[in-house]
Amino acid sequence: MAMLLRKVWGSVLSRSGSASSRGSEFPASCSSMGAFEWLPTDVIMQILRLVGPREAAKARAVCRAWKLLASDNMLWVFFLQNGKDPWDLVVFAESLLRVGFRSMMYFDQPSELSFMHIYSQRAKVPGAVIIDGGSGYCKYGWSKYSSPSGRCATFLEFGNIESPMYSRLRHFFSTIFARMQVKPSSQPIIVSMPICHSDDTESARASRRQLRDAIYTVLSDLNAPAVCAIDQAVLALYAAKRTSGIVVNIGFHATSVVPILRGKVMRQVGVEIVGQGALKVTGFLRELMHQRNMAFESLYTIRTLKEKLCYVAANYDTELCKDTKASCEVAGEGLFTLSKERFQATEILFQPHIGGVRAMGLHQAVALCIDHCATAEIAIDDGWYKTVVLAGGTACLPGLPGRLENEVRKILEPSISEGIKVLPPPYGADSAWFGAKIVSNVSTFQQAWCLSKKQFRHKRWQQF
Ligand SMILES: Nc1ncnc2c1ncn2[C@@H]1O[C@H](COP(=O)(O)OP(=O)(O)OP(=O)(O)O)[C@@H](O)[C@H]1O
Repeated sequence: MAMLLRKVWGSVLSRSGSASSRGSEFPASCSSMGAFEWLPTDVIMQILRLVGPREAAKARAVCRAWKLLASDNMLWVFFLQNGKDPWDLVVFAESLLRVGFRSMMYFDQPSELSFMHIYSQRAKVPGAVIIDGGSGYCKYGWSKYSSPSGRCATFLEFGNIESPMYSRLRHFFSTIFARMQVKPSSQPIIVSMPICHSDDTESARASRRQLRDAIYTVLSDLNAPAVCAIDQAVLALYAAKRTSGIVVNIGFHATSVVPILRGKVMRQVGVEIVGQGALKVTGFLRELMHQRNMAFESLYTIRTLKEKLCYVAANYDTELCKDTKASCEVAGEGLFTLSKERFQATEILFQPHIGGVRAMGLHQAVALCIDHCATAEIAIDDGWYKTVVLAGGTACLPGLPGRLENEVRKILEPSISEGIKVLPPPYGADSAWFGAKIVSNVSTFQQAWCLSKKQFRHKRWQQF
């Protein structure tokens, strides 16, 4: 640092009239600073930037003037912008998620934030283990890493983890911890809650409570110090840097259309469930390939072809008249060429009957949900439901956001459909995992979002 200061001082001396360029706002209280007293404010700021957050924090002890400068919001914004997390995510998280999900509903404008305080709090947030246990595929990893470190096929390995069965959940969580080579007792755990039992009835509420309790009980028994369980759809919305909107999660077995206002699932408005998801699309592609006598060994081949070649047609009838041939090599199986199957397989999302499924089309479910939100009039801002965020691996299909937006507009009255925007999944199949990552790095994560082991035991004890 001494060398750096000498260098800066040298350049200051060579600046003509540098003393006069000192900001007029510089407080005149550094009487014992010697030559440093003559440093212009912008140069001191530059020094503080160069020495980094740790030294800048120490510099606050020098004198009142340096304390003022080293606490400057712009300086700490600079440090935050140069941190690991993208700045837009930091701003979103610290302005809207700091208060935690219990207070978000009543929280209006963030008060003046001290970025120095936020910086120091974020630096102290411990790493958490994130487990997004999808019904088809589980994604898990460290909150401080840039992506999930592992995935596994939940349905093959663990069966239905949405049932609150203690032994199954314990086996599931223990296996994930073993694969990550972590002790559950070493850090907070953040888990996604599936959108099952979506009604607003007493029995659905009881089932949701039962599943949440089972998750907390298992993790508490495994000695997790703090647990945070958040709805999968809410996490996907956070990944899109929003706290209100409609999340369309094309899941493994089913698709859910979930209205969310300020981080809370609006079950009283209506969550729509469509009984088909990724599995049906894969199954229908397999059927179409059988019809064309295309031979393949495993389901993995179909899944790969679906992910690499399939898309959603902007207009199904027009697409049928086009040449849509495309090929893809599947390791160990050879080269496959698909034509109309590329968009026919995915068309069941909009026209389920072509695949023999009796269900609502995706656009109908979304339009119904939007209509319910519009008539419910539960928020002053009537645009809260006009952002539709797609989630789930299947939502990565090219062409899906545009087609869905067009189809929804065709159904709704212009006054309601005006301004509707369908956004692609912000992080593909990992959207919920990334939403959890944003939450688990918020400066107030443990206090505002987690239930500690002690709090959980106390709560359970009170229930008896
Ligand atoms: N780029 C892609 N294009 C099309 N499909 C994809 C793509 N990426 C992943 N998928 C499909 O997404 C499915 C898995 O989705 P996802 O991981 O969201 O399921 P899940 O989280 O288990 O579902 P649920 O919400 O029911 O828990 C798989 O069938 C996979 O083939």
